[in-house]
Amino acid sequence: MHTSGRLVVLTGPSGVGKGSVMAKMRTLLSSATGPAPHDHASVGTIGDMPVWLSVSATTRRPRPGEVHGRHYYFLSDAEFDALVERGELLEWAAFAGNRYGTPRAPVESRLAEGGSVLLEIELAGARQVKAAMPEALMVFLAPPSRDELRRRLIGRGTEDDDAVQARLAQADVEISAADEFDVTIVNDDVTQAALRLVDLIAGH
Ligand SMILES: Nc1nc2c(ncn2[C@@H]2O[C@H](COP(=O)(O)OP(=O)(O)O)[C@@H](O)[C@H]2O)c(=O)[nH]1
Ligand SMILES: Nc1ncnc2c1ncn2[C@@H]1O[C@H](COP(=O)(O)OP(=O)(O)O)[C@@H](O)[C@H]1O
Repeated sequence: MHTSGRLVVLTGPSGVGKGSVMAKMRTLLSSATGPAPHDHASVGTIGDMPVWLSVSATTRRPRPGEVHGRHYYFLSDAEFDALVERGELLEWAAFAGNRYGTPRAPVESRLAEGGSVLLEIELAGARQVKAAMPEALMVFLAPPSRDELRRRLIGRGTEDDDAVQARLAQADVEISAADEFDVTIVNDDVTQAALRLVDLIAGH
């Protein structure tokens, strides 16, 4: 059994299905052991190893249904500045007009306890993590095609046209950087992609 956890970075263009794969992983990993512990960032367990999903800070406004402290910590610009100045972010980056960053302390303490931690972050942040923690496993989630990515992004219906365009432009940049990652998973089927990710975290 794998007893010591690892840091896993999951990057992929907006709309590829990162959130959907995370949600599926949560179902797969908590069904084996009953409901996940009452903690917003718990994904479940693999054997006896807890798996955590880092909750990022962002200056983006919440979408309907998004909950502060669960999906993101939704911060003002000044609050985000303060985190940056105090060195409390492991990495941060601007994306499509907003800033996003990973609070450092929870990641460090959960890794120290032997858990695995997943960061679902964009390319610039992924590069910062790789530089700071070269042992991190870098995973790229790729769409079956650019057309399918566009369909998913528009189909989700959460962004206006300008935001969709900004995300698609950034998608091209991210997809061309896929070979910087240790593994690429093509998100054809959400369950298959989630199972592959579980295998990777388990060290297979
Ligand atoms: N660098 C960095 N990127 C993040 C972080 N949290 C989220 N992101 C990325 O920011 C981008 C935009 O996220 P979001 O606004 O939720 O849009 P969505 O990916 O289209 O659902 C995505 O690529 C996320 O992976 C973070 O803490 N740091
Ligand atoms: N494998 C898949 N096949 C078809 N549709 C998918 C798949 N994965 C995700 N989707 C859909 O694509 C849209 C974007 O997925 P989402 O998880 O929000 O992406 P991301 O978190 O990467 O921005 C959602 O409407 C979701 O239901």
